[in-house]
Amino acid sequence: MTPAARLAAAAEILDQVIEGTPAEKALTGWARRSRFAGSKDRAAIRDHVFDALRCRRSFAALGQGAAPESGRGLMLGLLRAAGQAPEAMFTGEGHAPKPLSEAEQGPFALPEDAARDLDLPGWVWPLMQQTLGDQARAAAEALRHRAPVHIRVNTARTSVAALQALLEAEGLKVAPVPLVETALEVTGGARRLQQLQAFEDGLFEMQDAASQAICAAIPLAPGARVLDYCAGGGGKTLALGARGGLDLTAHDAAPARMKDLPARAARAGLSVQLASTSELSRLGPFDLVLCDAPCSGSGAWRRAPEGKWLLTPERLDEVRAIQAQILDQARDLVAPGGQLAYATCSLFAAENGDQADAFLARHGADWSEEARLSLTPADGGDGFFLARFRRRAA
Ligand SMILES: C[S@@+](CC[C@H](N)C(=O)[O-])C[C@H]1O[C@@H](n2cnc3c(N)ncnc32)[C@H](O)[C@@H]1O
Repeated sequence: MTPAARLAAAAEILDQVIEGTPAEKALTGWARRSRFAGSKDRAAIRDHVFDALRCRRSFAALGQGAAPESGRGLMLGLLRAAGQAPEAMFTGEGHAPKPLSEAEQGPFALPEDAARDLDLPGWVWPLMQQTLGDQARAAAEALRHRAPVHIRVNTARTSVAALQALLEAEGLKVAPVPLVETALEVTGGARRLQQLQAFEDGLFEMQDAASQAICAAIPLAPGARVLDYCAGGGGKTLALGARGGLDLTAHDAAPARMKDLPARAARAGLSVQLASTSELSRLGPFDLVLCDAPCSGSGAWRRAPEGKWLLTPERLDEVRAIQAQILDQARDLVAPGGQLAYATCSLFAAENGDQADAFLARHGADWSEEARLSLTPADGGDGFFLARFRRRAA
């Protein structure tokens, strides 16, 4: 496919996303209908679609001014944002998008609008400013760009230096990540990562550096009984387990979300017990209960940019209520003297510090807070929050 044909395909897919189809579904549907497209075409089209979702407001403004949002307008905006004249691609020749109409030629006179320029919904920008203060702009700007590819070195099986050398020998470009010592950033050849024998051999897992840093900030004694209460795919269960010598249990309110965990644990050489909600009180108490709670996902919006536009104030209130409920349920499973770790990948105080303060206000007689950690995308990984509480010994 020509670069112009790829733009036309991305515009078609974005039209479906604007109408409400999830981006992954729209991309898969397009690939099924378009067998002529090779893997490089599909990757380039996917990049266009996700770039447009990260920069949806500014691209729309640059591409079409006040006209109703369209995939075509977003692709015009993408080119203009990169300093390219769209006329060179929008030629109508072959499978290229048709030439620009008079109305599309602009220039568009646009009033200053920080939320639009930072590609955030209008109601979210003040929330981010309130939480992050003078770091808000850098965090919002980071969310407009692609996330780095991070892997977690399975230090139970290899060292960071040995894995780096092995990946470089395979032709990948790899560098350490200052945020956490178990992470490597892959800047070249990342698409091959999961086909490597080293992946099959459990020498590394795909995991954002901030997610690893959150796990690294939880101290655990050898032999500790650990419950990952909101385990999902088990990224944090495995990161904790890599320290070795822990007794690991994973739970999720939606058990199907843990379906890949047994295979991932086997690859990493770990044993993880999967537990249903009704089994937990019998299996407990635990020395650590980690609640990596459902949240707005705002710290990970560069990875999952659709979330930026789907979040509403009502949905935020709903997840806050779920977070408080999870903390109140999980605390009963912690042994006297044990820890409760509350984590989100949110950038909002309402889900982070406010939630931790409210927990202490409800239960401070039995719990003390030992640590808080806040990371934003400007720190190099996703935005993450951790509050670590300790239950008073009986
Ligand atoms: C942020 S994700 C977890 C990601 C996972 N820890 C990881 O590192 O890959 C949150 C998880 O919480 C689960 N969840 C939602 N409500 C829950 C509840 N009331 N109790 C336990 N888990 C819940 C969701 O199904 C989801 O898998």
